[in-house]
Amino acid sequence: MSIITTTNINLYYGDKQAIKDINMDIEKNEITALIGPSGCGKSTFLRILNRMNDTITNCKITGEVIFDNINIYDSKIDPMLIRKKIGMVFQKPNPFPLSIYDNIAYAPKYHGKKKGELDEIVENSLMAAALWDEVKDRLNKSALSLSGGQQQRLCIARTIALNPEVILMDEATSALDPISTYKIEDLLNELKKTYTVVIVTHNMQQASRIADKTAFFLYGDLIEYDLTSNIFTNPKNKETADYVSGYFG
Ligand SMILES: Nc1ncnc2c1ncn2[C@@H]1O[C@H](COP(=O)(O)OP(=O)(O)OP(=O)(O)O)[C@@H](O)[C@H]1O
Repeated sequence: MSIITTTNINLYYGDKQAIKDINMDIEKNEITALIGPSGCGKSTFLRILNRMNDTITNCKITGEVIFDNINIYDSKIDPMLIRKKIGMVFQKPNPFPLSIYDNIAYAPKYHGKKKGELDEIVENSLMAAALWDEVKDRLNKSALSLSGGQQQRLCIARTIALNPEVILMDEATSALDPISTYKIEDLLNELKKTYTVVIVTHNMQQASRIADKTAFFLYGDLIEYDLTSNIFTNPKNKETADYVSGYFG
């Protein structure tokens, strides 16, 4: 069952078209990977899915993104609400310069949660992000004292704390060492039981290890979108075949 459907999505930065007429169904409780050479529009497309491009001046989007039976680009929709339901984790871990506890509690507190509820949200979110055991005895210490991999799991926990349905990750392991990367890949395999995950990655092994479906982008076009095993072992398109076998990119 699909959770997000994009219909004829185009995006322009000023005169330059960065995303070209993309129709794509993102399946619920799966990991979808977006791959393609630098500048092909992966991050732009990811940001379309939770209205993150809204903040960019001179950026125009046409088409529809249907999530939970609504078009998230409808003028009546509050983008903040969309970003709560469709959370995002960025390339570089970006914890707030606050305690571990406050990093998680910050947004739920803003949304009106009280102390008892916050304790529960903090514990559950850290457990879900596979970080609880490592930090439960130092929740009041600065988040900046954590390693890069722990900080990234904290950022995932911070997203989970808002009870999203979808988690978008833009090259979220590219700044991490291999062990931290594997931990996050393991974590994503757990998280997809509850959430839907969409990742942008330059790491083809990563896409083939964890993604159920993979989408190959080139110059703003969606060239091929299929089961990950087909994309990597039996692509239909020559450009996909060239890219996954390392001929360009
Ligand atoms: N804020 C912006 N203003 C103008 N052009 C932009 C902006 N962001 C991206 N672009 C352009 O849009 C195109 C797609 O960029 P995007 O970052 O989505 O590609 P990408 O595939 O994610 O690249 P990378 O793998 O290098 O991160 C590129 O040509 C880029 O220069």
